[in-house]
Amino acid sequence: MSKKNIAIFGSTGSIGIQALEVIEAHPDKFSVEVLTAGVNADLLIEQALKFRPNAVVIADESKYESVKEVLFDKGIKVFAGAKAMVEVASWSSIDMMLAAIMGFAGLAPTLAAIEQGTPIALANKETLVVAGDIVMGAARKRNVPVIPVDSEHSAIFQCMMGESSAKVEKMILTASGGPFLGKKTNFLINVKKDHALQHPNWRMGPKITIDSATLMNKGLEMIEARWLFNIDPDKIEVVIHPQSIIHSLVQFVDGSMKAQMGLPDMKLPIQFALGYPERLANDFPRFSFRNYSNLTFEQPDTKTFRNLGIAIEAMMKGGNAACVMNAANEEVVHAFLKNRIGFLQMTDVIEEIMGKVPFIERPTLHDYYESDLAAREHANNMINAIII
Ligand SMILES: NC(=O)C1=CN([C@@H]2O[C@H](COP(=O)(O)OP(=O)(O)OC[C@H]3O[C@@H](n4cnc5c(N)ncnc54)[C@H](OP(=O)(O)O)[C@@H]3O)[C@@H](O)[C@H]2O)C=CC1
Ligand SMILES: CC(=O)[C@@H](O)[C@H](O)COP(=O)(O)O
Ligand SMILES: [Mn+2]
Repeated sequence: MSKKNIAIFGSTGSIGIQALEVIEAHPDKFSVEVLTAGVNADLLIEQALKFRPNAVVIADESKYESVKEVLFDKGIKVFAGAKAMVEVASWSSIDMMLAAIMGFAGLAPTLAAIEQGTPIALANKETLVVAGDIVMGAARKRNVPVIPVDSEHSAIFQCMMGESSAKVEKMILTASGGPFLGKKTNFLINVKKDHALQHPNWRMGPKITIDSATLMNKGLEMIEARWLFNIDPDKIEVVIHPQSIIHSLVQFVDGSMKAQMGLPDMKLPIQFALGYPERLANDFPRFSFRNYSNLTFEQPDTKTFRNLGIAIEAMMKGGNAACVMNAANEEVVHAFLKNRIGFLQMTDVIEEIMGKVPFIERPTLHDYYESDLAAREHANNMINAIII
């Protein structure tokens, strides 16, 4: 494999930081072309001084001068703002983009990179939840590889190597169940953010950690799988597997099943995606059956964790439904993290918003942007009216 010049969009987040660890461990395989952050100028500067990218971009324009002051002398180009993020994403000097921005904000740069023909290592699942038809359509049209980083999708991608999608009976996504597995509504009503942020198996950014606790994450992942693997929604299932050792499975038409497993460590799927098609060696801790005598499985409780049901409905409905759901979810999670609404109120707001934004069966990219905006506005009106 010749050396790949990587752009990490969202380098200051949980995925971005771990990706830089992977890159640091393979200096012969990877170099860094671009790093980007939302607001965290200090960490962006620290990363840039260490990895010496060609350019950095910070979304928050008020941080531009402070970043430029340090990096300009070092020959590192500095840009700021959402528009610059998209422009830099289109650079032909990038061999692969790691899409690791959180949320809807990741859509535009990822789409720009695809339009340019740049292979994508995709962590930012919201991109496919919002506009999976357009994003994967663009990737297919230009023959651009989209290699999943999300652990379940990386597992399915690996199970599908050497297989034909025509021979798939179902894809089964595993879910840990989050910190509240087995809990009922009377418990969840009093749940606070600090508890919800304690994921049993994975250390991740705050938004996805809350999504895991509400099971919205698994709903988003079903929709992500639907587009990524171009599979009929009826063929996607979820099973609760609290140990997060089996990362997902594929069942084929002969009843045979393939599973991909390993310790829960995101550096594995990150390295797999960045290195693809080469499988690189590493010295990460190995799984041992001696430490796991029980791998267990159960059905998700969609009566208590209603977000999963809402997401399945949105996936089945199609059109702009998942885009609306995603926008409402991003707003309620943000509000929950600010202690402005309760745990179960997140679901109440999402459910209400699903009926508030007009349904569009075949949305354009512009329609997705408008639907996102409208859903956020409705969600914030509802959130502002809630007193906890
Ligand atoms: N963390 C994990 O283990 C996993 C994450 N994912 C997915 O990967 C994505 C990233 O997750 P994670 O790393 O946990 O998230 P984090 O919140 O830890 O990091 C998000 C990154 O995006 C940047 N960012 C946030 N908002 C904007 C914006 N408006 N414009 C530009 N940049 C922005 C942040 O910058 P700043 O730091 O400056 O705020 C940060 O670099 C999500 O879509 C998530 O669902 C999928 C599987 C596992
Ligand atoms: C690491 C990863 O891929 C996360 O999306 C993880 O799957 C979250 O855990 P849950 O299974 O609890 O949603
Ligand atoms: Mn996942």
